[in-house]
Amino acid sequence: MLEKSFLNLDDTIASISTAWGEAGIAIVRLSGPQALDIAEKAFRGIKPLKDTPPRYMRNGFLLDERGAPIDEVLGVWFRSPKSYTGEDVVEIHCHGGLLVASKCLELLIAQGARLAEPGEFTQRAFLNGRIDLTQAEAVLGVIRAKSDEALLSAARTLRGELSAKVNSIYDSLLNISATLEANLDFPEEDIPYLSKDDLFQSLNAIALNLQDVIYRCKVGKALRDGIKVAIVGRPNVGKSSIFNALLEETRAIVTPIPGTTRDIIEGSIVHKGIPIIFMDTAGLRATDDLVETIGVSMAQKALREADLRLWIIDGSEQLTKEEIDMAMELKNHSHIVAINKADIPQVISLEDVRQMLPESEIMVLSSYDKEAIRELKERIVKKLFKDSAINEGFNATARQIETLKSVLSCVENSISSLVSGEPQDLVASNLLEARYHIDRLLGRNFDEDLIHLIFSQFCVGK
Ligand SMILES: Nc1nc2c(c(=O)[nH]1)N(C=O)[C@@H](CNc1ccc(C(=O)N[C@@H](CCC(=O)O)C(=O)O)cc1)CN2
Ligand SMILES: Nc1nc2c(ncn2[C@@H]2O[C@H](COP(=O)(O)OP(=O)(O)OP(=O)(O)O)[C@@H](O)[C@H]2O)c(=O)[nH]1
Ligand SMILES: [Mg+2]
Repeated sequence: MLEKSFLNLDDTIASISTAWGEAGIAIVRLSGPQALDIAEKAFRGIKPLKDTPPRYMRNGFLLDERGAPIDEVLGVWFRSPKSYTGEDVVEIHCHGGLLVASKCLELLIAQGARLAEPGEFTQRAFLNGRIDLTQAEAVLGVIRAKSDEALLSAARTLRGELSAKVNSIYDSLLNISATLEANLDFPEEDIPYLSKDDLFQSLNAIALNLQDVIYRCKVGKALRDGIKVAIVGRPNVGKSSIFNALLEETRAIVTPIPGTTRDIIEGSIVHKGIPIIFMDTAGLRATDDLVETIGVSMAQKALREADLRLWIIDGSEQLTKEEIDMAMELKNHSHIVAINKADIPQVISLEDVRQMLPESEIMVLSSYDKEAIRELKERIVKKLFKDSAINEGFNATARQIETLKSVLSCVENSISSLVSGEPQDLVASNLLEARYHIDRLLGRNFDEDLIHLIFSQFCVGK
């Protein structure tokens, strides 16, 4: 059964908000209507907290259930609504020992606080309207950021830049809808009239704006979760050698025997703030070997599911028929071609490959050439992101990107209804649906299960 108590804001919740382990300080936090009363029973300073101004650090002692002081601590309280959660909040900053922090929490629970669920403080900030859902999710982005760029993108979203963009799109949609409805309801009256051309211009501008936001969300997602690059090609062309060179360590076995790699081997690096997860795969060929056959089908799966494919061919040997088929398949997916083994006499040139794949990005290299490998990393990132974009990301999850795409498709549908001369109420109903998706994105309408799902990914105490 799903625990639904989390939507109840009457409880006062408590948890240790710092990491579990020995440290200089640990913070135990309380939020809710009883926060001050409960804390008062376990804290003794020169003055009680209630007689201490909010946000003022008061020195005192933590008292156990018998009134014996067990630690010297600092206590501070925040008066609702000026706090992280929007409720009364008390923080006790005790020494960062495992025992003392747990004791402090236990004492507060004994005095009537309830143990907070993961993410419940942030959830309350959301439920109390202090932050919207994109900001709440950005908190997790800040906590999990693994690079400066990822951190900046999460912080930008936490500050509300994505919310502001989306809210302004919402307002534009609402304005258009209002005028449309007025036109529909009172066609004869003297109300601001929206010509078909004006309408088309406005909707187009909104669609462009949305595309930009979606792109920036994708960048932010890549900054946080990384991009998957599958290294594929026929056996013995040097996939594992290039994989090792990209990672700058010997992770995969390299031998002159075709069919060396069977399992998928993953390894990641961070380039320009973007985590790149490389997947070395089994050489693609038809084989009777059972293990290799399984490896080949795993390689094909990786090829389909990756964000980018790195197709390796051996420049010192003729292309096989399978490779020519492969080239045709790659046309449908984003990819980079690397002609390997440039250090030995070549039988395939860049032009030969270009004839087959005129649109593709092609590089001639040797897995031993460090400079070329650096260039390859650069091209991988460039292939997926405009240079400027990396500094403009928004923290977003796959679900948020899907929601934004739904908004976009509603706007696009409204444009095509308009262009094909369908009745204006069709345009209006598409715009209404677009606004519905924005409401979901910002958490202005939500179901409890979704909220539970989102916040349960947070750490305890956040
Ligand atoms: N000790 C401590 N550090 C922390 C937090 C915390 O709760 N406690 N935070 C969270 O976990 C983050 C900071 N986030 C916060 C966001 C808003 C408010 C706040 O009180 N806002 C009020 C008052 C603003 C003012 O007057 O300065 C407001 O916006 O109304 C507090 C913390 C990170 N560091
Ligand atoms: N001359 C030369 N040989 C290379 C280069 N890169 C790899 N090789 C050699 O090519 C052979 C195959 O290399 P691997 O990296 O194991 O090839 P692979 O594509 O992973 O092969 P499978 O795992 O069997 O699919 C090895 O003998 C490597 O030393 C290169 O740039 N130049
Ligand atoms: Mg290999």
